[in-house]
Amino acid sequence: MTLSPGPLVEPLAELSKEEIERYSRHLILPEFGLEAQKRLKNARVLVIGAGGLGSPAILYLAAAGVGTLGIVDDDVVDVSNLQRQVIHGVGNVGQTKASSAEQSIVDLNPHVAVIRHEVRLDNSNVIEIFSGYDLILDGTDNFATRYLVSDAAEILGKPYVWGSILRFDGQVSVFWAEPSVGGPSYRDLYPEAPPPGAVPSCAEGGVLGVLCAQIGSVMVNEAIKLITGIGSTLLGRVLIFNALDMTWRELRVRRDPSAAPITELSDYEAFCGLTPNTEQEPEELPSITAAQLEELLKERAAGRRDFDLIDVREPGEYDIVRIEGATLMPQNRILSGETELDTAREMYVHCKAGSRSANVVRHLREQGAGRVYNVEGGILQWVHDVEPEKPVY
Ligand SMILES: Nc1ncnc2c1ncn2[C@@H]1O[C@H](COP(=O)(O)OP(=O)(O)OP(=O)(O)O)[C@@H](O)[C@H]1O
Repeated sequence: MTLSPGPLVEPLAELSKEEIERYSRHLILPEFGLEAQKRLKNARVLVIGAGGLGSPAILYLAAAGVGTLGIVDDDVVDVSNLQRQVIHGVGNVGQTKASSAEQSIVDLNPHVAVIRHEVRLDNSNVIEIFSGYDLILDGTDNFATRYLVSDAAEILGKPYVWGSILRFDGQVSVFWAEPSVGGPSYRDLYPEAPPPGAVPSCAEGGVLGVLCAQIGSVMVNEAIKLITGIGSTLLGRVLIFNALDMTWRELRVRRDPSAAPITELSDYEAFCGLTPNTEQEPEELPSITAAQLEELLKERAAGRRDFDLIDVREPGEYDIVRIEGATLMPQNRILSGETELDTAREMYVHCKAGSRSANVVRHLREQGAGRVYNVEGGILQWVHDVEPEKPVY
């Protein structure tokens, strides 16, 4: 593997007087100088995801003077994003993330040309979008997109920087599966996608906001080195960060010599186990709506009904918002058998959005419970339909 494959971008651009003053702290770095800054100005960098990782990454790429920044994101800014997606502000809630990010870039550095791709990156557009850029940064939050990015970058022979965060942990690396470079791809690190639901999203598992800055800034550090050719990159190495212990570990990752080169895109939803099996009958899970639950709770309060309402979320979630009269019993304790329930009772089970409670209902029915029901849409639906004055998360 060529660990220092040389600068990605030629120093063709010229800097104006204003740009020389703006970037002067870069220019006086002996390893950097005017030439590296001109390479940055001539660079076209694509960031996928203007979310947790994309936010600091885009800000630092723009501040550093990357000439053209593409942003792919099909989402809009939500108030729960502001805890970590620092490129967006209160006034941007409801706006597309790509246009909100563009506003911040223009404010920070008007020398950057911004290209918005307000689409879901998928098989139909990935090759065309990637073709317009020298380097890609993947700051997305799902496995199907990560394998798509990896394969498209390999097909086009392009390098990319990948980062991922969850709770207090982060990972970051550089992939470049171009034969003349010989670097690994994401598939060399993770040949198989985890089973659906095995790795929670940040929305399910939480994330320390500042972790985005720690991993996102390393991603930009790598991008700058790849573009300019200075230093040595994370190609062939993965950094694994833990924010609680404040440790950075390093893993080696090599190209699997027996791996067939990727020459075409495939079905990433299916690869990640996300496509429903159309051969199977759709599962009929006994369920009730939030409005039905409201009626049942009234009946129970009037003494006309006797049942248990079980909240299978985690204690931290229960502290944020709860349905009066629900008993907290986290999913994992029920599934592991640590919490035993009386399967003869009538039970209604809810979680945040309905998927953990569905697991518990299935489990209890397998254990012989005949009167156990899922509350569709979980507490999010309950707040929406029944108690809109309560907070959601
Ligand atoms: N295939 C894709 N095409 C376009 N954008 C994508 C794709 N996959 C993920 N993203 C974007 O990547 C970003 C990832 O950011 P992040 O992990 O912080 O998630 P989030 O969805 O904003 O937050 P939360 O899950 O907490 O609501 C999101 O803005 C999401 O829209």
